[in-house]
Amino acid sequence: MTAAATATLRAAPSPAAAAPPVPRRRPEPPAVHADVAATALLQVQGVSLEYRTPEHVVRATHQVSFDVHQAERFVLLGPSGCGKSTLLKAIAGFIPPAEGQIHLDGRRVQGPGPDRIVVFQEFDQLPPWKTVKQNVMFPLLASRTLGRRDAEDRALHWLDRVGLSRFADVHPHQLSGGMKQRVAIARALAMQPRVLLMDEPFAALDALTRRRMQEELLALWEELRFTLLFVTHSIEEALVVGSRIALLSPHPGRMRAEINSHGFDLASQGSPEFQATAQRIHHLLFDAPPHGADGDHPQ
Ligand SMILES: Nc1ncnc2c1ncn2[C@@H]1O[C@H](COP(=O)(O)OP(=O)(O)OP(=O)(O)O)[C@@H](O)[C@H]1O
Repeated sequence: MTAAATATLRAAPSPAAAAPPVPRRRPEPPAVHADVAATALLQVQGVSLEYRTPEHVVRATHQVSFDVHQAERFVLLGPSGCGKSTLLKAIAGFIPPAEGQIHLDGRRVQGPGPDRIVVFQEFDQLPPWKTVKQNVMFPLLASRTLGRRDAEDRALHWLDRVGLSRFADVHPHQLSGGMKQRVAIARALAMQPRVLLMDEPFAALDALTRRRMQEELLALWEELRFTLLFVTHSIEEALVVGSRIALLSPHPGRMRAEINSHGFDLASQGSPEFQATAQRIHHLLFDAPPHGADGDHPQ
């Protein structure tokens, strides 16, 4: 049976039933105790998110639910405007749900915290007046996670991990776009968050750099097994980066399906299985009948 034939498409998330019988191309996360595995690290339950303007209420997502388990690479995939970034911001604690709840480690998310760090798409997310090292140290100091000496040690450690030791004392404008993103990733991982949130982090990079960054992210994950929540509107990127993908319908975003994708990596991109699964996702995203709900309504 091909990987495409076994890639699981289903409407209701159920991690226990998530593993399709495809040959593993990447080793899976180490086995965890059943009690730990049973409780999701991150639980998003019936979450509707809205923006209120003086004239309108814009519903960005409608009753979205999913679970993310420890060491998963979970991808939110959907067309532009389906509410992916808004969901990520709600998980980060920047936007309170209009309906539903978000729990991390069993505790309700009620605001931002150092257990959730976001890497954005923008290259200007690094304050330009700080050196690379100071940028990585900044959240460690601001959150009082570490004192200055330990923060510096940790920053240098993480810059080494992303291959930027030599650039510790330069300023962001002296780096390429891909290097800036590596600094942002080092800064995020240095905080040792429970979940790393990435909002289209490679979308502004050229194709080659984007591919290299995907490779580097996966290599870091192989080594560290952090939990990743990754937003993209690229089907190919979702299949390469994710071990599980949540498909969101167009505006307002609703859960359309969940897909297991841990059988794929960068090397499988040209394969018939990869192409067939990408095609299937495309049909699910764009050919399904509209649900009839208008996302915006007058105040
Ligand atoms: N600050 C805001 N005020 C009002 N509406 C907003 C605001 N931010 C986003 N929206 C609306 O909420 C919906 C979801 O936006 P969001 O940015 O989360 O989508 P997305 O899936 O991340 O899109 P993209 O892939 O283009 O980034 C869209 O209809 C958008 O217009």
